[in-house]
Amino acid sequence: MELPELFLQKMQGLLGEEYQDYLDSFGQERVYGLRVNTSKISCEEFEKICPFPIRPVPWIQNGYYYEGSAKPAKHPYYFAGLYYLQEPSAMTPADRLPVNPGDRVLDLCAAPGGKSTELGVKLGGKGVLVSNDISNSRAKALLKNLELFGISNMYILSEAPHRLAPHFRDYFDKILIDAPCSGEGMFRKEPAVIKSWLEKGNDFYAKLQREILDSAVQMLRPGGLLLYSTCTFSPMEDEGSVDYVLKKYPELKVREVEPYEGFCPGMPEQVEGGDDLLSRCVRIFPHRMRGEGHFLALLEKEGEKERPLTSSAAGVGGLKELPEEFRDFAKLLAWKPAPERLMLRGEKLYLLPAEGADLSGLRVMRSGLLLGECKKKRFEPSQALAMHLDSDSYENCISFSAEDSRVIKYLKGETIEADKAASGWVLVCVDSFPLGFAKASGTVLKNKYLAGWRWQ
Ligand SMILES: C[S@@+](CC[C@H](N)C(=O)[O-])C[C@H]1O[C@@H](n2cnc3c(N)ncnc32)[C@H](O)[C@@H]1O
Repeated sequence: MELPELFLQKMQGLLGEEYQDYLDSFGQERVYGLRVNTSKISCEEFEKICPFPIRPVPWIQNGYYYEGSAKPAKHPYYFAGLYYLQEPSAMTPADRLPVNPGDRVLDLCAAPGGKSTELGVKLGGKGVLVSNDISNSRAKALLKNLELFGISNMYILSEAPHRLAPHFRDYFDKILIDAPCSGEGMFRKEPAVIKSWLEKGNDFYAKLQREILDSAVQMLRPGGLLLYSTCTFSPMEDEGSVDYVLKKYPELKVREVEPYEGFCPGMPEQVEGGDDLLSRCVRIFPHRMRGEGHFLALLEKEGEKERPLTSSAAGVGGLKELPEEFRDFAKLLAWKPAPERLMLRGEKLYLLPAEGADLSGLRVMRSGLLLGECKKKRFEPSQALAMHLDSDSYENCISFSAEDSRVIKYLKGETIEADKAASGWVLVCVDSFPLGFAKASGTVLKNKYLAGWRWQ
């Protein structure tokens, strides 16, 4: 791999004696990681059932390495949303942003959802996740991944950050900015990134990052935490962008990140007039840890810690009773959706987060959980609902073992045969983890798995 000369010069200046170790890391094989969806399965259980060898990522509780020869995206457990494939260093930002159930969380540059899926899990169904990406096509992948993980208390948006700010002033408890960047930390994993580095350069991204940070600061409540991350080594985009907000907003302070022995401190000396506390930032280098290059900074907005009660407006769905078409189906659910949290848009029925939000004029990809469609006198449950349920929360489940050939047939969209006769909407599971719905008639299970999600 040929690395640009200018980049190498900068790395030499940054790393000094360690420069050669960094260059040597290009001769080592890249590492592969997955992160367990702990809202569906504990790490302990996952370690028991995982069909290929895994080893823990030492600084991430639910992170694991797997061998490059394993095919984790070609296993039914992947389709059941039990894990997300993610490079280990990239697991760090969502892990080190302390999110608690009930928080209002914004993921501003979220697609395809590597961090949002974890933030959603940390919320445990309480509070709200607003997950945004400026790119509409990438936001579609974000929607799929959040649905696959079974997250329901969310709004998915596709907007420029400055358009969100007036809707959410001082609103969020936690914000994650996994910023667009020049990607220097990914040169080993994805050499194609070098081309865009050559075309755009660090200045282009530094300007964009500062604009995004400006909008985010307006949306962070006093007392709230903002985690800024990149996958580049460029001091201009890393400590430089953080220093920019520290100087512009004196109410922001850099906080310590939960440590790990392989983390390197931030480098204030790389930024002209850089605040000493920039050393609290974290740098991840591939010659120091088994992962690619990353940077993170945790910022706190000081001030009155009281939390505003509502967003700029609480626009909830507000039905008075369950729609007639949905009533029989709802009897099969162990939980009862509150009518005031239901929203009917055309035939589509949504369960909105308890926390309302005024999203008027914004490009909204999803509000809450799509429960299904109210057709003429009948209800058709959605794929998202299947992924949100577990086998204890729905009465009519049929589970196959992962080795049963009917599982892959089901995932391919084929009609399958059950061992026992059933009727109505059946939740098809693999080892008790839901995959999707089927319509049963006797032992025949007519396939209702979402066409766009099928096993290829
Ligand atoms: C590093 S990627 C995010 C990866 C994501 N957080 C994950 O873990 O899967 C940066 C994202 O920022 C988005 N982006 C680029 N410019 C943006 C802007 N001005 N505002 C918000 N998002 C932007 C890109 O579309 C891209 O998806």
